[in-house]
Amino acid sequence: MRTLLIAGNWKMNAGPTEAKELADGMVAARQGKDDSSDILICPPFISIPAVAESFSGSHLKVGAQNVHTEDNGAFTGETSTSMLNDTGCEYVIVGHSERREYFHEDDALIAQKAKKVLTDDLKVIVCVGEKLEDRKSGNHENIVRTQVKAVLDHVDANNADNFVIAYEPVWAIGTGETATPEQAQEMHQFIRSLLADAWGEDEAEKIRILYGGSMKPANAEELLSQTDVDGGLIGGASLKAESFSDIIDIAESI
Ligand SMILES: O=C(CO)COP(=O)(O)O
Repeated sequence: MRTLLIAGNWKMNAGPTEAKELADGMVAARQGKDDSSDILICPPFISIPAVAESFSGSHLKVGAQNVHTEDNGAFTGETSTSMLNDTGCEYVIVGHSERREYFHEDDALIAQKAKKVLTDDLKVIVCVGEKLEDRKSGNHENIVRTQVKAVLDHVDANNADNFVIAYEPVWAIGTGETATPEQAQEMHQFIRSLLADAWGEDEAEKIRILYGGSMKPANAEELLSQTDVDGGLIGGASLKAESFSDIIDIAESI
């Protein structure tokens, strides 16, 4: 049985002051609840310490939205895994579609980042997902296969415990449009089959595959109750303590 992971990706929202308030609200909302799911928030880099402070002593965890592949040096504007470890981060998202699209990150770089995260004892959430035209032309599985395999070629099976995949169809991100539960289950099952091909059935069964793309309290139950949907990577709805907490309640009830 896989432990569900309910993760918030705040993207470029909430500087330290706002982040602290929002994180305090989440801690208050989960106080006294015996959550069995893992709960994670990934704020902008600059707000990670504020959120970590707010979460200390609670069961909520903090992560990052991106990372560089080097330890330190002349890489203006970048942040390394050792810096993230220093702030108490436990997870790092890599390969989000916004980074692929706006920052021209390709599969090779994303694989390098994933490898670096795992080497430095952090957990990685690798994002994959097709664009609308790929879905419409029926090419969605080919796109996702290429994205997943690019990373698996560089990561060993013994990292399975620290490895998470997030399936985020690009056409469902921030659009209010969600994959149907059937579309999500079909793709998650396909991704698990790719993991099984690379690492064997036993390891593949352990790996959490999150769904992301307009997940909110109103649709979380039907998505999270799919066999191969092991949590959510939530954008907009993670920017309100109440709606994020409502999604956690739904996860806990499944
Ligand atoms: O991109 C996402 C999470 O990484 C999803 O964002 P939304 O939940 O706002 O659609």
